[in-house]
Amino acid sequence: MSSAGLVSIAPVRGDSMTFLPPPSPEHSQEFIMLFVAMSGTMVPMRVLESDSIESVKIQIQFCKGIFTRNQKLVCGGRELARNNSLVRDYGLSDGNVLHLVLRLSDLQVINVRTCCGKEFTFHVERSRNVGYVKRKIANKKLELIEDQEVLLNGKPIEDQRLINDLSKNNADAVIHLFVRKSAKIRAAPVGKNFELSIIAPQQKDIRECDAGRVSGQDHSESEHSFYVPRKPPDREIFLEPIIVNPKVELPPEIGNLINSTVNGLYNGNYPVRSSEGTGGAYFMLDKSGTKYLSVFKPVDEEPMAVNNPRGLPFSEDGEGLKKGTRVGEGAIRECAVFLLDHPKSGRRSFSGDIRRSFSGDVRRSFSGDVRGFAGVPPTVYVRCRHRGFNHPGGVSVKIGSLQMFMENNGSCEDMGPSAFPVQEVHKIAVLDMRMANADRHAGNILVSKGEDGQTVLIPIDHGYCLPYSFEDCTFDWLYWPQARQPFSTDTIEYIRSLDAEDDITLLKFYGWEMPPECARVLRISTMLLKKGAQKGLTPYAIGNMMCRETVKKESVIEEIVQEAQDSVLPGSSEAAFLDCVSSIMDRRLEEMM
Ligand SMILES: Nc1ncnc2c1ncn2[C@@H]1O[C@H](COP(=O)(O)OP(=O)(O)OP(=O)(O)O)[C@@H](O)[C@H]1O
Repeated sequence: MSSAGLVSIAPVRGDSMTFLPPPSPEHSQEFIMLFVAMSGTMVPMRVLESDSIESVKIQIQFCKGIFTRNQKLVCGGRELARNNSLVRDYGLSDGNVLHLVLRLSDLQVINVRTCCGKEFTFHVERSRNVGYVKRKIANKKLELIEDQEVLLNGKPIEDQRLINDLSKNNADAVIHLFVRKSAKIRAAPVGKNFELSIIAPQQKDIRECDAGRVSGQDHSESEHSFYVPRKPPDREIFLEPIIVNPKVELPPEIGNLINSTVNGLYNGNYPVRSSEGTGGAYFMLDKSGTKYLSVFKPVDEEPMAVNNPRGLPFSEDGEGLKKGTRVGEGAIRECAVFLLDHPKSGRRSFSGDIRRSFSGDVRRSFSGDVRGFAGVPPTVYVRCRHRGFNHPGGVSVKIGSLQMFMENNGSCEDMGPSAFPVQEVHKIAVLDMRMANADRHAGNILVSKGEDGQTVLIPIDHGYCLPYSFEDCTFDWLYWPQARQPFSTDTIEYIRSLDAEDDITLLKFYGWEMPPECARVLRISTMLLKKGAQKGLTPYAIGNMMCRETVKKESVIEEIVQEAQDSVLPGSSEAAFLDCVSSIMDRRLEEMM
């Protein structure tokens, strides 16, 4: 039974909360006391073992005002990711500490539409103020004069007001920006975003606007000297790709990404640490300091790694936040998933050349598109030194993944799934099933607009892909209606072209010899995807076989693996084991049909 009314958070000394009802006699046996660790405080909380994780989060929302979707709870090194599972399913007991990690984006997306029909989106850190937004608009050559007036609910807002304050307490508010003489801007919150419409009353203004009457001066210096004091350039900065195999050539897009990120660092722009997420993630700026170029995630700042900046405890046994993952292996997986996201036009570096290249001197580089079928942002393994990262023990070189920053209008978490095109959902589904992704929540899919105005989904955060076991596979898209639609012919064709053996060889060529357990997971997930698609199953039907319904109940794919393990003789080859998996899988699929 889940009962929000029976869960409570009690105040710590000095805390304003005063809610800790005595346990009713009929439940007194079942009550346990947990402690919620957040922002340096420890808040006691009484829960029933039969409470769901969702109801625990609801109580935290009730007492602390933090929405459930912005909460991530970690206990004993494991994320309590399944909201419908019970406190007892996760084995929580009296005195356990729940680490509460907030999932709040630092970036506010602002959509601007001008009278000239120009449209653009920009990201503003929530800690910025209204004056900064005005300057950003002026910088975009919107020809808006500096003396704009901003009204919120009819009252003027000063330039010093923070974006965070405006978006936090005024979810239904409409902000009007009046630009003297020429244009009027309306800003309406749309989900987590603001949409600004700029309305110019006279044709004259439109002409002036198009002609570029007030051309965009570079305000970046003044913005920064005013809002974020520039720190002196650090001479000991560097960033370079880690290339294990000298035969690998980086594609120009990745080379450019590294170069421009280096320029941004050399120009004195400090990495901006994201306050969202469980690990350390840094937004890297361009030379002007006004545009995000890439996201750097160092391995030593991953959840439960030694320098994790979120206060998550160090993992004693090396297991990551998700079952079947290891601390410090996230960055290599981020890169591997990008490499294995083969373009539709042909497999990435897949040809007989790869094998020849091991013995001969054929140099492999990316052939064709850098963007794959699922659109994983270009990602590369790098080493980077900068004092702006978390260095409790002194500044040192960090290894991690560097991923292209993708412009977006928020994530799938901010909107209902009905607007997502079927094909966009299917491309993510194919990627996640292949990679046995243990962390596909809606917040890890960014939403953007393509050139044709169509919604495009961008998968990010692949540090928990290619795990050692299937135990924690989770796919949020499973519950979206698009997952119950059949794959298109194109997608079936793409799935048919997949080959786990070639994928393993490709990763090896790029320098990552997968642990045998992870290679086995990739082989089995690819096998299931191919067999399922061939039989005409939907992403839902296949994905459902890979996910546990509750923490305790094994998924179909786990049962298949277990049955195969019980069937083969000890010492059998991997090929014999996979043959056995294949026939059990065929039987299970037949039963399903
Ligand atoms: N390629 C990208 N383009 C734009 N924004 C990104 C990109 N990668 C990550 N972000 C943003 O950076 C923040 C942190 O990233 P991310 O979620 O990958 O970190 P994490 O610590 O692994 O998080 P989680 O706890 O969800 O696993 C998020 O706000 C995310 O939206």
